[in-house]
Amino acid sequence: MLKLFSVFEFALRTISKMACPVSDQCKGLASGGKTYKIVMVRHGESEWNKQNLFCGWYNADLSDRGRDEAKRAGKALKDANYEFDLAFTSVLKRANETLDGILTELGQTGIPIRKTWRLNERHYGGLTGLNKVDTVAKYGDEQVAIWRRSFDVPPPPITPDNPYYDTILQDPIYADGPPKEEFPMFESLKLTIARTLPFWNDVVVPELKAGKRVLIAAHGNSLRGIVKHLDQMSNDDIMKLNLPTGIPFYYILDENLKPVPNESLKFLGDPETVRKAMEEVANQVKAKK
Ligand SMILES: O=C(O)[C@@H](COP(=O)(O)O)OP(=O)(O)O
Repeated sequence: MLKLFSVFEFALRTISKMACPVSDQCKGLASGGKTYKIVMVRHGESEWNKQNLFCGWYNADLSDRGRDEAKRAGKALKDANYEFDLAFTSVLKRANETLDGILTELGQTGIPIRKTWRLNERHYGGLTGLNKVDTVAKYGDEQVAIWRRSFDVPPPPITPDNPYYDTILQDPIYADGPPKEEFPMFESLKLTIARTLPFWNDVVVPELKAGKRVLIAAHGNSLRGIVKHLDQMSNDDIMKLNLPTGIPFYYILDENLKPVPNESLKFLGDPETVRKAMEEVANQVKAKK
């Protein structure tokens, strides 16, 4: 039976690590070795987040609140004097528009941007387009918690009778990949990590090592995959992590690309706001009273 976890306890543990929000003022890097900083952000609220629908590879727009969150993320980065040399994002417009909003606010829209399906949200398979609360009513909390947060149990596959099957499969945003024969019909977090990590290792890491200041705007689950990898989180621990929309976080990595102690998953936001935003994501499956 799935062990119920305390989202609040986990959020508090994460927030308690948020001691140093301003890049250049971080202490504790006195190890002498080379360090690399990277900033990541989950896109702002999408229209489908707002309607509480499983979205995955469907190309939903940002909501007004999502656009506002992007602006606020840009402002937080600007206030902390962040500058970037390049940015990576998925091929989905909710992440692309968030990145644009951030860079506009920063006055850095001219930097190179690379889009890749490898940073996409995990493919939510047959759940795509279903309301999260209705899905709990139909299948129960435990099953939906497994589908949303387990490491290796995928959702059921998307089938041609799903109203979004053709829309997704024929979307021109996938013209450059994945190849048709590898096009996913569902993804667990494990499968998501399997296609995200090669991009991290082969493309992002060399840029970091070349001294580039990198920003990634992506999704709840593609970023959970990167966080799991960087923090070497167990399959159980990653289940407890709900990334909030539109709140940037950073890592400082040592020369072996391991997080410097106390410099992982640091949010640029006040702890209470971050805690509430994480709680909101966790509670998407609960009916509003
Ligand atoms: O696909 C989706 O519904 C959400 C994540 O949903 P949960 O895994 O949090 O249910 O992805 P995002 O909004 O980050 O693109």
